[in-house]
Amino acid sequence: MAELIDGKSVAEGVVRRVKALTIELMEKGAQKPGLAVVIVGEDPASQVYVASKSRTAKECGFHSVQHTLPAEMSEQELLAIIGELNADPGINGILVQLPLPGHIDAGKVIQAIAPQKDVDGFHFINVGKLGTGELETAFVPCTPAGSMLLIERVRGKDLSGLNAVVVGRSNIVGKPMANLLLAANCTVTVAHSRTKDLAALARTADILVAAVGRPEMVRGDWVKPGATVIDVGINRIAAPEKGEGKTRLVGDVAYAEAAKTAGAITPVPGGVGPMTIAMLMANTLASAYLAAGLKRPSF
Ligand SMILES: Nc1nc2c(c(=O)[nH]1)N[C@@H](CN(C=O)c1ccc(C(=O)N[C@@H](CCC(=O)O)C(=O)O)cc1)CN2
Repeated sequence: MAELIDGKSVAEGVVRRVKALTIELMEKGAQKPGLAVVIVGEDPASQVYVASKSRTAKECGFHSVQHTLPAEMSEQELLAIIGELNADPGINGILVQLPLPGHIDAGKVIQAIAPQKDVDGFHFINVGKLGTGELETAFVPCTPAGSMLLIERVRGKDLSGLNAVVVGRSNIVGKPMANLLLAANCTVTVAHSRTKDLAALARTADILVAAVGRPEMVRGDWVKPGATVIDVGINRIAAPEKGEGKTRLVGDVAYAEAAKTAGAITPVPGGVGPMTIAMLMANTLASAYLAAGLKRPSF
């Protein structure tokens, strides 16, 4: 049976370290890290994530600001708020929760964030820095950064000689994940909906990352014996066994099947999800260190 990779406990460790390093930063005479979280509209899941981000920021000792904005607001109004946050010296990190309402161009909003405050790592400058290995100053998107920390816990920092397969090619997870694995010397293949014989390809992976958003798509017989399986999916499905109208969360991996063959595997919930918020804190802290002219701490 596979080792369970406890993302909740690793995330708590990251938050503890951010807290300690925030105190160290202030002892050096720098201002406390500031994080602005922006939510537009009333998507229930987004409200939960944003509340958790603002709460964790306070727990870390940050200056924490939340902008809760109406779904009907215009793109121009949102861009004006981003402009104000860009100019605010008390803010080191700006996060605009996704998805945004359909009438707002998310790409335009993301590119309006100052790259040195883009703690989500979605701005072209940060994407380019990750792609070219400028990791000292890049902000790496939080979900792949957190996934990478979990992989390091099992496999160490140097992944030379290992094959990685990333299933999914999104800008937010699949592509940055592939770049991080490449930077750690893995041999990386990015698979997607047009890939031929995905199951056979997945079976070549020493590290298998599933980020497709399809409940339990990766089956047990897709997993190479001993592989490290990172499940990025968070899918809410009907759970009639729990009662009428009840739901439960599952990942992109059929956990019970995969855990029989894998060497180590992340659960859902409690795997990659908590790491996303912890790494946002780590990125905001890094931004504050860089703004103070200091070397960013490593995690
Ligand atoms: N601007 C951004 N928007 C979104 C991002 C992001 O990184 N930046 N990621 C996701 C949502 N997300 C954070 O924003 C997120 C998703 C899931 C979790 C998490 O801890 N999940 C728990 C389960 C929670 C539940 O019970 O529903 C888990 O997996 O254990 C944290 C953050 C989309 N938007």
